[in-house]
Amino acid sequence: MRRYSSSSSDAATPVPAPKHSDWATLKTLLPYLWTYKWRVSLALLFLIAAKMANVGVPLVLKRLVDSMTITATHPQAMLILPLGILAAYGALRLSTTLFTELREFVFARVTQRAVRTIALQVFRHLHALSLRFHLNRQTGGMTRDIERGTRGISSLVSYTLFSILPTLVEITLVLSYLALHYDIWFTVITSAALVTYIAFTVVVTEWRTHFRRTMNTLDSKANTKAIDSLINYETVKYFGNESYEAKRYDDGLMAYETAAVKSQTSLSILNTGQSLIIAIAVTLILWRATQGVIDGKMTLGDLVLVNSFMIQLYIPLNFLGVIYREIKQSLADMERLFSLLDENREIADAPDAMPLFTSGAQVHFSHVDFSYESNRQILFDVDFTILAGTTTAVVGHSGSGKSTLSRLLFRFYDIDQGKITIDGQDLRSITQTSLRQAIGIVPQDTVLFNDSIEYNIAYGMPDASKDQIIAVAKAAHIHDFIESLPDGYASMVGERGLKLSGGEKQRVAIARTLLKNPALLIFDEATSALDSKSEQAIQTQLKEIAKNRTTLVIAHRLSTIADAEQILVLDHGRIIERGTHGQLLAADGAYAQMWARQQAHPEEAQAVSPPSISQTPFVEA
Ligand SMILES: Nc1ncnc2c1ncn2[C@@H]1O[C@H](COP(=O)(O)OP(=O)(O)OP(=O)(O)O)[C@@H](O)[C@H]1O
Repeated sequence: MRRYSSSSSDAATPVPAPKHSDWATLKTLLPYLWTYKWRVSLALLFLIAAKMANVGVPLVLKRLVDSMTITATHPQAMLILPLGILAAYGALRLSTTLFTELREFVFARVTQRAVRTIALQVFRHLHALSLRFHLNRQTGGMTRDIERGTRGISSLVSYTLFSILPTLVEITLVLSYLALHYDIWFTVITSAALVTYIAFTVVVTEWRTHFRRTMNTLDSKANTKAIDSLINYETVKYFGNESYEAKRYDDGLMAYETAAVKSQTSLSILNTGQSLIIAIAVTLILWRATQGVIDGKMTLGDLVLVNSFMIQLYIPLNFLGVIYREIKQSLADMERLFSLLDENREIADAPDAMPLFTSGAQVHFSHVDFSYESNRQILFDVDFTILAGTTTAVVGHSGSGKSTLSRLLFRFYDIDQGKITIDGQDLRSITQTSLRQAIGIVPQDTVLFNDSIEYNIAYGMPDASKDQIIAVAKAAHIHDFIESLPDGYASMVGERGLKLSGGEKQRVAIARTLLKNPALLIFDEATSALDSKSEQAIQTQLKEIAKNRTTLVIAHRLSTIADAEQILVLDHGRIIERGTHGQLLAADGAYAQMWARQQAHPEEAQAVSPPSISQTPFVEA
């Protein structure tokens, strides 16, 4: 008896609740950052320390100016250099940078770990999603979403933590200092200017975003047109449409030009407005400070201090527009990433799912009804048993539902009615991992990973030894071909295995299934891509593999399944005939007609299924 282990990886990925607002997106992110509480707290301490040092610089400058003023009014003290103040000035300047760098150093791991955890969680979740989701998805767009979303996390963290938060800390420190030490007007002017500045920046940036978005869209459009036109180079020439193409391209460029000018103008409005607010605030502050000096309430040092505060405060605010836009963009990108995690799994393990125990893998379909879409039923009351260690072949016209049977056995979809069991265990009550470990398939269309042939064969058993890989490659009649390649087993197969012929790919698929050594085998027209000589050889091999193993064979060429223990004839999702080859011929029904037709026109049929040969280098798990 074999026991197939189940994986706990599925259960390890909690799916967050659906979210819509920016705040909800942020709330989803925070727990990932908070995993490293100590690092986050330390980074915040460094952040505050850096800002205190920064705010300390104008304070020391004030001391320096005041000491100079006193020296000037007392000429006899002129030779004394305020060394302590100078040293403090230098130390504070250095501390600002030092604490900022320490903050980045401490926080880098927090951001990177959050990015890694989320990326891995999304990846696992994608693998946990149903085949239906993957058939509907647009891979290009989805990978862009993941890429942008993870990048959004880094940007958001760095902009908020390294830009917005420090500025807020600085604003608080400066306002507190002004309120405690000076006339209330300084606090009022600074606060009013800050509020106006931030409100103005946010409003104008919102307005500008529209132009930038238009610009980006038009840029992509113009680009698409240009590329499409160049790809269709020959067609353009056939029709002599170069000028027409240039005009179409220029239309796109012209719209882009207009949007780009608007975007630039709006940027100038933003910059000018910001400068105006700063200029007014600084002038008002200076006016109050000068008045204070004249009234004898403030020293020259105080005047330098408030002026430095203002200038220092507004430097980071200069980038507020860009930062605001980036943060909005990052939140939008992250929302798309997190929404992938919201995707319903559709096929989930039952909470009390057990690993599959197989003792021969007897398969039973019990009155199964199934539809991919609710408005179109594919299988109707399908009921059959594949006795352990026997071969059942399914034949029928294209689209009758043959491959659907194998998808249901893998539990890529749940059935609408009835039950599917393996050795008496309902597929819905066992873990998907253990179920899929028990089944091996040689599919109709083999797709390979863009890696070496060795990697692709070893995929059936990732810790297989080289000898085991060579043994199954020989059994699948592909060893000699691999050896004839300049790079042998290390040869790369190309994207989706496109550097190999259809037959070679299928043989790699057979080899890796041999390595997997499953209890239940499915051949879905497994030799359809082979020429008749290779097919003969492989059929013989497949038959040997299938011997004493529960096997489901989907076939077009009936001659390849004539000796199956059971043949099912499927028609529009219903089993219309069943029996052995001999019984079905004797019944003189649909099967007998198909057989007669294929005997008369063998070229019409495609291949599949097992015949027989001696030794199988099957790898024991
Ligand atoms: N993911 C899907 N969503 C909706 N309909 C589907 C999906 N997959 C298959 N079908 C439909 O289900 C029917 C049965 O498909 P299936 O692949 O089982 O046929 P088949 O008998 O294996 O055909 P062939 O011999 O051509 O491979 C077909 O009409 C097909 O269009």
